[in-house]
Order: sequence, then C-alpha cells, then structure tokens
Amino acid sequence: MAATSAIPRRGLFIGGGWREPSLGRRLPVVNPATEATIGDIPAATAEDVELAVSAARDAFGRDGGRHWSRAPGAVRAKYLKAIAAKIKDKKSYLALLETLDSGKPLDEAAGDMEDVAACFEYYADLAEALDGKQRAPISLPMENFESYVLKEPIGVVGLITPWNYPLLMATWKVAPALAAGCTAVLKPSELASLTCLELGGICAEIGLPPGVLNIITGLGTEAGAPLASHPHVDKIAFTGSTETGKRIMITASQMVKPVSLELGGKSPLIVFDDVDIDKAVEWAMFGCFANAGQVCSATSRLLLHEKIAKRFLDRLVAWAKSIKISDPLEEGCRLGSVVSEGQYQKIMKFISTARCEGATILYGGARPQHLKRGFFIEPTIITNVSTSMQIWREEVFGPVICIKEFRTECEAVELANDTHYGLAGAVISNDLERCERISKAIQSGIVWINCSQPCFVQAPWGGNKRSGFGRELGQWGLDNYLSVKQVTKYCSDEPYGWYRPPSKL
Ligand SMILES: NC(=O)c1ccc[n+]([C@@H]2O[C@H](COP(=O)([O-])OP(=O)(O)OC[C@H]3O[C@@H](n4cnc5c(N)ncnc54)[C@H](O)[C@@H]3O)[C@@H](O)[C@H]2O)c1
Ligand SMILES: C[N+](C)(C)CC=O
Repeated sequence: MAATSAIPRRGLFIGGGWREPSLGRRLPVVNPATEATIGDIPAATAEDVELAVSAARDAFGRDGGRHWSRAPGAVRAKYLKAIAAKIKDKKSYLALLETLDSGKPLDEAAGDMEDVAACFEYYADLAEALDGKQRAPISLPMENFESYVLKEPIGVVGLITPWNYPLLMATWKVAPALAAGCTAVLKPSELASLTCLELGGICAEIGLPPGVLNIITGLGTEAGAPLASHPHVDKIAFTGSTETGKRIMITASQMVKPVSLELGGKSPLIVFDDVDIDKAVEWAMFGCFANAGQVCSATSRLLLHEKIAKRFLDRLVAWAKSIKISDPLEEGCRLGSVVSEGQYQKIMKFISTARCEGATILYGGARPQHLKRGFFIEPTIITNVSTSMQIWREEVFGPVICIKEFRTECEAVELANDTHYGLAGAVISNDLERCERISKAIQSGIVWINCSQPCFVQAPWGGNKRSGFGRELGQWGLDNYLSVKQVTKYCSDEPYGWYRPPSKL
C-alpha cells in the first residue's frame, strides 16, 4: 500500500462519534519530508468547542457519575488497558501516520507508540490504586474531631498539545486525566493531528463511554483559544511554547481556572575533562539531534571543559557527519525533516542570525545537498558563541547545538543557569560527587547524569522558571487532575459548648 493512501479522512471526535466541523472547513496535511499534501483534518471553531465541552460535561455527570467520574478506579482502568492494547495492535500503522505527518524517523515514531501504550497501562494501574488511597486520615490535635481526605476528579479538562511528539504528548495528559475520572477535550497541534484523531477511533472501538474523551483539531486561535476560555472547562493542561503558555495563563486567570504549563527550554549539557569522549559525544548528539532537535528538553547549549574542547569538537563533527539524513521512512534514518516549512524557515533564520552576530558555523547549517525536497536541515554545530547572542538565549527547536567552553565547575554552573528557562540540564563526568553537586546547583525540573533525554513514565516531568509549572508523569501526573477535599467530622456526643444555651421556656 502506498504510504499516502494510509491517511484516513476523519471528522471531529465529539460525544463518541465523528462530526464534520460546524463551518465545514478543513486544513491540509503536508508530509514535511516530501512537501506533498497527503490529506486534511477538520478545522474546529468555537461552535465545535461548545459541542465538545458540552459532551464532556454530560459524560462527567451522567447518572451521577456512576459510569465514569465516580466509578471505581478499576472500571476506568479497564478502558485504559483496552486503549493500550489497541495502540500496541496498531503500532506500525500509527507510527507510519506519525512519520508522514511530522517527518520524524519511523524508528523514533515506533518507539513513541510503545511509550504511548506504556503510559496508558501505567495510569490504568494508578486508576486502580486510587480507590485504596481515598479517605486517608489526617492526624488532628483534638480528639473530638476526625478528618480525612478525598481525591476527586477536577471535572472537565481542556488538553492543548504540541506537534513534536503528537500522540505521546497528548497521552501524557489524556491517560492521567481519564485515570483520575475527569472527562476531556483534547486539542492537538494543527501541524500534526493524525494520530490523535486515530485515538478517537480507538476510543470508539473499545466502547469508551461517549463524551469521556473528545478530540477537536484546528488552529490555536480558532479552537485552542475558545477551549482555554470556556467557562465550563475546569482546568487547562497545556504543552507548547512559552508565548502561548503566557496567553493561556492570562485567559485562565479571568476565571481563576487552574492551569499546568509544560513550556520550552534551552537546556545545558556540561561535559568535564575526565570522560570517555566518544561516549559523551553520542549523548550530546542524542541530546540535540534526536527528533531533529524538536525536543522541549533538548540539551542545545553544550558546555565543554577547555581541556577537552578541541578533541571533543573534532569527534562531534565526525559523528555528526555520519548521521543518516534521509526520508524518515528509510531504514536507519536518524535525522528526518523538521515538521513544516514555517519551522524550517525559523531554524534557518536562527542560523543566519548566529552567523551575523559573529558565531562560527563549525558544521552544517544548510539543507543536505542530497535532499532536494522536504524540510531537511543538517545537524548544525555552532561555536564562538557569546552569552548575549540569540542562539545562546532562545529556543531554536531544531538540530542546532551551540557551544561554549569553561574552566571551573563554578563557571560551568553559572553558564548553565544563564537562561530564563528551567526545564532540564545534564552533566557528564566520572566524578559522581561532582555530578551530585551539579544536579543540585542546576535550576531546572529535570537533571540527567552521564546521559541526556531518557524519559520514564514513572518519574516526574516538568520545568521551573519560564519552562512552566506543574509536573506530568508518575503520581504527580495523576495529581494534576485530582482535587483534594478535606472532610472533617465532629465525633463527640457532647455539645460543642462555645455558646451558652438559651434558658428553657
Ligand atoms: N515542557 C514540555 O514537556 C514540552 C514538550 C513538548 C513541547 N514543548 C514546547 O512546545 C513548543 C513547540 O510546540 P508548538 O510549536 O506546537 O507550540 P505552540 O505554543 O505554537 O502550540 C501548542 C498548542 O497550542 C495551540 N495554541 C496556539 N495558540 C493558542 C492560543 N492562543 N490559545 C490556545 N491554544 C493555542 C496550538 O494550536 C497547539 O495545539 C516548544 O516551545 C517546546 O519546547 C514543551
Ligand atoms: C518529553 N519528550 C522528550 C518526550 C518530549 C519533549 O519535547
């Protein structure tokens, strides 16, 4: 079957079924590796948001919540496990769609699908465990009172997600939200929505109660903004750029609506002079060239100890030259295209500005000569960078690494923290005590020691500073969708005794 004939034509997934968008508009889907239009997705607007929120609200309260929001966790777990099983069955097909939509190598997309299934399974287990954690007693200093805590689903949640790991980033929100008993409206990125729409098909196949998950595709301004401002949405969980995150926060503040924000980054990787250079080079490459550098936590600022800088850069260039850049469907591809023409232009502009500001493009910086079509960019290594340059300060979200040297540990930490962002950081050294010191000193939500980027569903994920707040994954991911209620009981037979009783008639 030709790859493009695999693109299904979907509607919006609302109330358990497919609907055409109210205004009948659709957006083209462009394969960024070939520049060919391969399909289209529905363009939802405020009218569709209204329908989706209403379906989610009905599902939340249906029959007093007995079938979903107040059902035993084991009931919700059964659905989450069924979704995971379907994802595994359809892994190759979903990976193909993800690659055609986003340009990422097929191997990477297949790995993402495994992570998607694992995330649904993980939150199925947490949904089952939730009931056993209810009514946790609180120890009080007064014997005539007893208190316990209930964890309740927040309500209808709006989930707005980006294009770099389309189905995986959506799953990090959908799985815990559903496990908690919330009902949801998911708005994936207009640049890559195909696999999220397929998730709608899977929900229908496994018989998820209608309205529990609704999926609306469309532009941020037309579909995302009305979702964020909707008065019947109880929380917004957002992953995307810091600029959009700020807008969402302003909108949500009007209704004092809780938000969690997973935003951009400009993360450092510090490499000391006591390391195996080739091993460290591979982590540096994985940290900034995997997924064509379109990774929120990419370690795109490389800090090299001056004693190894020259040797390290020679090896980095040699390794970078050996990366297979090709159509992402080709076996062994390790660098596909970036997601869109807009992203391609944006990255190229960053590179040309770096050059104009006096930085050296040590390697790459252009379209690979053997690829005449598609939004491909060579892995790009930039040196002679000063801390005031745009390339040092701003998130590129492309296969571009910039490098500075340091002499002392103190200088390395200062350079690492010289950013408004605070998502991740990494250190490579054989001195583990030094690594521990640095992991405490780096101002970020995630620190990797002797590696960069590994990500586990059990461990918390999220940033500090302008990288956002709130944590996804692990138990923290479930807590994002639970509201904590204190229940306190007076349990003495005696009157309280604060007021004097009125005299009897
Ligand atoms: N911290 C993390 O875990 C994490 C993970 C992945 C990506 N990211 C960040 O995401 C960014 C790249 O993703 P992107 O380009 O899709 O980001 P983006 O902010 O452009 O878009 C993200 C989502 O927000 C929607 N949106 C846009 N404008 C909106 C508005 N006014 N109101 C409501 N919704 C709106 C978009 O349609 C999309 O669904 C990078 O900055 C990256 O670092 C962060
Ligand atoms: C969290 N991760 C690395 C899968 C995607 C961030 O962009």
